[in-house]
Amino acid sequence: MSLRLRGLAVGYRGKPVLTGLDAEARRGELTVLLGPNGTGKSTLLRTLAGLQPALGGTVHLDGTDLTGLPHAERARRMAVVLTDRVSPGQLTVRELVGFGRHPHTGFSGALGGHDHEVVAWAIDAVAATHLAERDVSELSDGELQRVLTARALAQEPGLLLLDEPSAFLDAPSRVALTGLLRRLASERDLAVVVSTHELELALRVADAVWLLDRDGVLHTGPPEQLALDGLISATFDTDELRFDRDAGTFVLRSEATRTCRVLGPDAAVLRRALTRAGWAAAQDGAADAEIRQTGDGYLGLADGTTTALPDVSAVISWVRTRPEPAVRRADPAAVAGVTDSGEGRPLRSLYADHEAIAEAVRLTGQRHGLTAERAALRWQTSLVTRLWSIAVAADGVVPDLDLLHYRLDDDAEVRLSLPEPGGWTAQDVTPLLTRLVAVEHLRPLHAALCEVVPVAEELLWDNVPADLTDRLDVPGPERGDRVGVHVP
Ligand SMILES: Nc1ncnc2c1ncn2[C@@H]1O[C@H](COP(=O)(O)OP(=O)(O)OP(=O)(O)O)[C@@H](O)[C@H]1O
Repeated sequence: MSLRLRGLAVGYRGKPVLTGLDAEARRGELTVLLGPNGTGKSTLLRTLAGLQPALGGTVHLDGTDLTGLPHAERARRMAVVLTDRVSPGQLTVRELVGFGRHPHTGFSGALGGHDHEVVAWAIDAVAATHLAERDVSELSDGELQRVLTARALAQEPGLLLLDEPSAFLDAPSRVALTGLLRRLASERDLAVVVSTHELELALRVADAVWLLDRDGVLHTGPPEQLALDGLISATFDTDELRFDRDAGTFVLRSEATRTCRVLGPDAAVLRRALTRAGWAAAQDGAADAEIRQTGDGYLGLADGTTTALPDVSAVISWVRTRPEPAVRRADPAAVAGVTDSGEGRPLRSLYADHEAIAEAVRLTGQRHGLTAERAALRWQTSLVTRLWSIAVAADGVVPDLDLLHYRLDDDAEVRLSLPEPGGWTAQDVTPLLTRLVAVEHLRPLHAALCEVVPVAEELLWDNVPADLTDRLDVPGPERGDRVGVHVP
């Protein structure tokens, strides 16, 4: 059972606006009529409602040809709610909804017991019972829209047609009205056809879509099918907006030249801010920058530097002010895993923990029978060698050394881990490598060691693995100078 259009032509004074329309709207389903301005949605609905003659073709409701039906008979089978503002005069809501019973009340127009029950049901169905005795002229646009829908329901039609019913409603009322129509369709076994410009909402809730494209061709099907076929994009995309098929929403087009990877639960929301700021969201592979969500905010990673960003405003101004990066975020898949330990604290916090360092050195001395100075050198070698092996594990990629975590085991060995794989890539990673190792780690580590045990900093620098020392020496003449490391 359904509404069926075959070869329908609609228009004005013999001049067609749309021709050759074939479509079906099933009972129990919400069918949404979509199309750009001026394509003929109202003309089609008015023709289906019998308010203007069809120029050709047929319209059948449950097998009966509507075009041949007298007006009163048609009104018993279908109801229509148009956008035109009504001026109902001095009527209560109950009286206005009662008008919907007229196709059923015969000549007198007097409502019987059953009619009053239907009117009460219709008012209740649109959640307007509290408005029943109010003057219609005092209603808000949203309330009036619901009451007009109730009047249409009171007709007890098999087909309900609505032309842009949400045009005057705020966002929550639009959602509520659309939900109501969908529920009515399925609970009352109605065929509901509704035109709207609320594309995203319509595509979410419609059982079926009639889509009028810019050439006046009517496409029909489930919303997902039309989206997959590219018809939503083809009809509605503009220079500024495009339909994102996967998300089912319209998104701003951007002339993005840079890419940013966003990680964490807020990613989808933050990506919108990025698009607005002219960035494209990166999924896999290398990216120009990266934003990560942390327990208390975000981290911005760009150009070899990690910046704490406390809130979304900070993230937005950070992305807006990024210069062209020399160093890019590496493809996470290209970063060698670091899993000495499953958990731990940030490695950089170890350098402030003088007690832990003193204890580690003491244990190392005890285990190997060394003086405090030699124990400090041995412990340092072990840590720095591990750090360096992590740093150079993957060709052309430097892991996030500043985000390493550590655990200090009973044997005084520092076990390292990188909780989330990430790193940097560049044409030449050497400057970054030496900066991250020397500035982020060696310098604070050596300073801390000198504080807690009797060892000369010079000795510590001499004790750094040879291939790291070579890199530190290249290209500067003085070890560490090029990377801002003060060597005593
Ligand atoms: N009374 C009329 N006489 C002649 N042409 C009309 C009349 N009403 C509308 N049209 C024309 O018919 C075409 C379709 O108009 P219609 O109002 O059906 O489009 P629509 O898809 O409902 O537009 P919108 O989304 O802007 O409401 C338009 O070119 C319009 O100018």
